[in-house]
Amino acid sequence: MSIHTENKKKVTTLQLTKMKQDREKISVLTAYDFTMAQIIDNAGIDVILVGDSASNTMVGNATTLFITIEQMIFYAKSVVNGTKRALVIVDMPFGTCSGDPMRSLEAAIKMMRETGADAIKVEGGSEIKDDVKKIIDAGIPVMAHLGLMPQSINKYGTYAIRGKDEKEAEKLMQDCLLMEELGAFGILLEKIPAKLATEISEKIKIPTIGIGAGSGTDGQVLVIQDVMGMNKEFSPKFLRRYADLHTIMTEATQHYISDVKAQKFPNENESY
Ligand SMILES: Nc1nc(=O)c2c([nH]1)NC[C@@H]1CN(c3ccc(C(=O)N[C@@H](CCC(=O)O)C(=O)O)cc3)CN21
Ligand SMILES: CC(C)C(=O)C(=O)O
Ligand SMILES: [Mg+2]
Repeated sequence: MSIHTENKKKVTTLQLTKMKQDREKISVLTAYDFTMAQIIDNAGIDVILVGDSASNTMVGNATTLFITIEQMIFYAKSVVNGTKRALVIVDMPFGTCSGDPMRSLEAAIKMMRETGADAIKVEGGSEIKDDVKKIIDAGIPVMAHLGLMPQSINKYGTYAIRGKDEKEAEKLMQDCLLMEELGAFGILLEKIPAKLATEISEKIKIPTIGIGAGSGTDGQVLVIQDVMGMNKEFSPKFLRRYADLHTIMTEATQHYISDVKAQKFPNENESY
């Protein structure tokens, strides 16, 4: 039985590990605002990720690099306000966890204190091991984000699949083992071969959450606007659209416009 049918208590990081042990897959979606968080929390999502993809989906930037910690705090607080059951994880934005452990810890504390989120997520492996250790030692749960790391787009130049050659695959495996050793509660694996993601998931005890990493991870994550079919531009192979809100919202908008123009809205019942 899934957790949400048993009770409405908050999902914890420990429960995610239990779900892995029980082979219950973990469902994750992003959200950036109160209303959307309320909808997916009520629907029973296990984890809500306040992704720095807000830079793309909420602001219209080309990459995630533009979003600041203050802006992430604004989105995260909105999501926390709309969430009763799901575990809320917030992305630490570009430059806030990058090899200066004291600064990283301060940023992580600020994020937790000013949002009420349950955990943070950081992109990187061995390069940021001291930062991750410092943050975890302060009592802040950390999810590691490995594989395709969008904050490093300027280093790689493409959003192509990662971990394809043996050297990259080996470094990825070592980074996962290191993050587990440091005490991370989970690992997000983005756009890597399904076989490698499965191997990693079988080798570590903490849960893996995949995006474009096949079905062998312990959970799946997608961006809410992508899942709901709100944006037409983003169509990677790994994406499945579960609704066509773009069409629904376009038609509703056009219907509203025509009613206003034709003076069909408001009617008498809608007036005082
Ligand atoms: N709307 C949205 N959805 C996401 O999943 C997402 C964001 N934004 N922004 C932040 C990161 C960036 N992510 C990405 C970006 C590109 C691809 C990708 O596969 N792009 C191309 C291929 C590019 C290449 O091979 O060089 C594609 O096939 O669409 C995947 C994940 C995932 N994240
Ligand atoms: C794509 C997911 C994994 C993410 O990190 C984000 O939404 O920012
Ligand atoms: Mg992110």
